[in-house]
Amino acid sequence: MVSASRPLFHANPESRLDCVMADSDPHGSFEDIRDELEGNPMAKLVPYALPYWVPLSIGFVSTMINRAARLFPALMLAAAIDLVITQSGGVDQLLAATGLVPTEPVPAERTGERLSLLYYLGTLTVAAYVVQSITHYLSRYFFQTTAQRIQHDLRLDTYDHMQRLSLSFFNDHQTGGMMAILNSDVNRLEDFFNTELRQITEAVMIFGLVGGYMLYTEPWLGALVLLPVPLIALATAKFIIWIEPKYKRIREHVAQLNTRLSNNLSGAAIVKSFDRYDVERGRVAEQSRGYRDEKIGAITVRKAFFASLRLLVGAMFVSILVAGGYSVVTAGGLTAGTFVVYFMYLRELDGPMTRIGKTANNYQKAKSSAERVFGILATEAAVQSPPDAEAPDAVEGTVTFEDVEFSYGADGEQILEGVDLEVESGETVGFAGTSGSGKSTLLKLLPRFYDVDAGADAHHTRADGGIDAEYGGEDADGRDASGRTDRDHDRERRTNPANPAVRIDGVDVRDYDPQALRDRIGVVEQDPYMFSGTIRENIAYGDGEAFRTVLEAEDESDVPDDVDDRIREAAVAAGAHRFVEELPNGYDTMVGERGVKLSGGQRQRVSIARTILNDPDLIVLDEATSDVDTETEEVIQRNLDELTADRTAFIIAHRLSTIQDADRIVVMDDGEVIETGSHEDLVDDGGTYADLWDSQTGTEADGDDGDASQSIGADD
Ligand SMILES: Nc1ncnc2c1ncn2[C@@H]1O[C@H](COP(=O)(O)OP(=O)(O)OP(=O)(O)O)[C@@H](O)[C@H]1O
Repeated sequence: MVSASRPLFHANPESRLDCVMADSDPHGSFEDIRDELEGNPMAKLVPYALPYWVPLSIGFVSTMINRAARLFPALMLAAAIDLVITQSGGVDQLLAATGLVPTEPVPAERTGERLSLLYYLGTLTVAAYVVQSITHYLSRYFFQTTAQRIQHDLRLDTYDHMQRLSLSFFNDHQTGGMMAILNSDVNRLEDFFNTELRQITEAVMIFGLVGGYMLYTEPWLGALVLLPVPLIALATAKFIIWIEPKYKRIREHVAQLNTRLSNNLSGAAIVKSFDRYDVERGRVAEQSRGYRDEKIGAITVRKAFFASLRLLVGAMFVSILVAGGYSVVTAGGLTAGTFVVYFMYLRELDGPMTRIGKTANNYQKAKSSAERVFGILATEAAVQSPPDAEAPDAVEGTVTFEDVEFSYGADGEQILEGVDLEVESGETVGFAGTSGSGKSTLLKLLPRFYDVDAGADAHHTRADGGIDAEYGGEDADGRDASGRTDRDHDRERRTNPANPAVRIDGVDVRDYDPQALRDRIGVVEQDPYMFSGTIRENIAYGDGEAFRTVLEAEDESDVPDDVDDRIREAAVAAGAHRFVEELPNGYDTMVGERGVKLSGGQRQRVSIARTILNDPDLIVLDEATSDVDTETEEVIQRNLDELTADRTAFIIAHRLSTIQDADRIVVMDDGEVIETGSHEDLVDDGGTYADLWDSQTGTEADGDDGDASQSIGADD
């Protein structure tokens, strides 16, 4: 398995920055990801909700009952006013229709009967409150717990999909932005299920029941009260149109701010050593200011919207007061009790009406979160596994680079310019050359971190339009204009020497399943990534089973002896055991975030141990021992000789003594191989390698094997 880390290879920061600035998403706004989506992203939540249809249905039904029970006590009050207290005449028409209460008031002198009716109404009211309380619990419980479950599923799916995307995706997007998607965006969707769905159900119920009640009891008054509802809908629609671009911008500012903060906090040591507090404060202030200004703009619009809703509610109150009062006074259809119910129900309408704005607002926010979350889920990995992928348990290790051309991104600068190289199984090949000449890039193509640029008839490059882009379309049988199928093209591509390809055991790496391939290739890089955890865990990471065993162990004594022995053997072979044993907690030492508590050389040795544990068939060491002292390198070298003896190995090194004994040394310059041969031959040839050797050893390039081990960094 490839040692898990990011960035997986170091790169020349300047040209990388140029590339990133030119054709990617420097601020992490994820515009490109939104483009991946078709249709309303909120609809894509449905499949996540479907498995929970039972609890969600209970949530919906109990919310509806809850709202009905909430409106009931007002009717009891109306009955009490009309039948018991004022005996003003007929009871509320709706109540009369239900048959729950008598239709005529109890005469004033029958005090006992009046009180019995009052107690009866009181009992019904208590029952309504009991129902209200139970359904309140059920509604909240089922909506909230289901929202948590959906959130968990969604986060896990998004994370899993994200971690399987190609390296180019991680290069082009900021970690802060990706974290925001997995955290705040997923949480916002949870909140939508938790709060908004319930609120919408409540609003529909309240409007339906109250509207129905009003139209039933006094149609003209009901119509008057309900008249503003379309106005509210119109205002809400306007509001959504207004607020949408603002929320997009706010989100972009949050992503920029997150990225800036996470960059600065991760780079705290650099900020301190260069005393760049003021500059960094300025940059944070600039991002924060942008966020503040956009947010203030959005608040202004939002508050104006809510204020206009208040006006409408006020207008409704006044119309009930005047028109309803008129109806009571002129003995129209309204009783005193119903008049009171109108007011009480108006208060019930008040909440959902002002909520409509908030719901629209939150819907908008949830929609833009859904765009990003489902945009990620719709993003395809640039490196794909073909349908009939090869997934061998082991590879022999013959490697061929055929006319390999490569650029990062569709419009990127050409990094590799036709590299041809044949490597035999078991051969150790050293790579030397100027910094930025493409050594790491070339070897990144082996485990398919990236795929070679496609040739004229190839169809694997996705950057330029997907699998079938070059075929110009197919018929229903999957045949193109010349009658050939995908498989025909594949076969042709595999066997056509004119196409650029990297082959392992004669098979184009694009025909392997990337994961199976990576499992057979061990990569150790100059600045290996350490996970926050113990040294034992970091070494065990190299072997899936050992890693799981170590993670499951409660403490050190729980790790089975055979697993622990293998970890220690790997550490001995990597020259790490001695320093680990000297640490106060030995293999249980916590390495800190990204391994900050270890030196660069110690991290490299732990990383080598991790790869040794994996026992790969092919090994790539990319400046893997550049940070260790010469003595330690000799120890590692002796063990590496063993490690590389029966497997194909690629070793990139600026310190030429590291690759001096390689079977063959390849010298690269500007994306091309300019020299190959053994150390002795290259020194004798007096070319670029000889010059480098000379500058490192301080000897003339006369074939005299000097000592390059002391001089590091033959860059450029
Ligand atoms: N992810 C990337 N995106 C864009 N450009 C990149 C990326 N990684 C590397 N490059 C560019 O590709 C070129 C080759 O880089 P590479 O790391 O392969 O060189 P190298 O020979 O290994 O250099 P060094 O010896 O310094 O490690 C450089 O110009 C570099 O800036």
